Amino acid sequence: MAAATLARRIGRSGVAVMKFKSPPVNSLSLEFLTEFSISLEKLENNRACRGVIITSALPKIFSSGLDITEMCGKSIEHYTEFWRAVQEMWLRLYGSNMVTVAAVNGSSPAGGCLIALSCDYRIMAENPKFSIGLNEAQLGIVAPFWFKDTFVNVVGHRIAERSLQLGSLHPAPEAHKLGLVDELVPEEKLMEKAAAVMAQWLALPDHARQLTKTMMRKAVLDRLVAHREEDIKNFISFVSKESIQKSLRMYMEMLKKKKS
Ligand SMILES: CC/C=C\C/C=C\C/C=C\CC/C=C/CC(=O)SCCNC(=O)CCNC(=O)[C@H](O)C(C)(C)COP(=O)(O)OP(=O)(O)OC[C@H]1O[C@@H](n2cnc3c(N)ncnc32)[C@H](O)[C@@H]1OP(=O)(O)O
Repeated sequence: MAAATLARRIGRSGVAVMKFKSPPVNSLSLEFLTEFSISLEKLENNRACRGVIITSALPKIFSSGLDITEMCGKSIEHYTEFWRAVQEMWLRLYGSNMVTVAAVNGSSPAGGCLIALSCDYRIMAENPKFSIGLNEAQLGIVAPFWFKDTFVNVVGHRIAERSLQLGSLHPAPEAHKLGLVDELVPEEKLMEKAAAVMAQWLALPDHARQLTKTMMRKAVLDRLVAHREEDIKNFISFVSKESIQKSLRMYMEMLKKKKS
């Protein structure tokens, strides 16, 4: 697969490092999401692999979230395939038996934030220029219930409610204060710290940790599994509205104008 290059390496410690490398901003296209899910599935089925550290190979960006062009002016069939791939990625990552650590080495809006939130632990580079959050409301769209559930499970209801309604992107220090990320470290220490956290989590017997993780996450995962087709229909009807298409186009134009 050409666009979403994901490097994987499983060390002797049983830890894989997955680096997002889809320039310019690691946006989550259908191709990227498909490759990400396949990579996760392969690691999950590899008995030598007990944990995965997810980070970015690009400077300053962890992931810019869902590829907005996948949601603009496409067919119903395309929206269906795209949204199923988003769901699949989240079901695999949030439901993973492996220890998952996000080493957030750049900005991480919306779908990028979802990836970090779906991990067991988040370490972020302590650069106040990097921000993270579910900013969907700023684009005139609504974070789906399972994005919201994942967020609530990390930061609690009140912080999630305010942050979601405002579509806030929190600079790293604020994200840490809110509990959206667990730790801040200097960027050059990020991978070292991620490896140390991973070793700490892997020191426990896998079966006890895995059953506990399942107990904590099952209700939220089951909710999407039970309503998967309905969620796809909701996405299609939402994203097909002319008003939503207009908001997305204006947002893309704003991103382009920002450069000039
Ligand atoms: C009641 C409700 C009922 C039902 C609801 C059901 C369903 C819900 C429906 C919809 C939910 C959909 C959920 C969506 C979640 C998402 O993830 S949406 C994506 C949100 N992402 C963003 O807002 C990030 C936007 N990008 C940026 O802020 C910056 O680009 C970033 C800080 C990441 C990097 O900045 P910088 O380094 O300066 O780079 P540029 O801004 O210059 O960008 C470089 C080029 O990349 C293009 N680009 C950036 N982000 C995206 C993206 N997410 N998708 C596609 N393309 C992107 C940008 O336009 C530049 O392109 P150019 O070089 O100009 O061609």
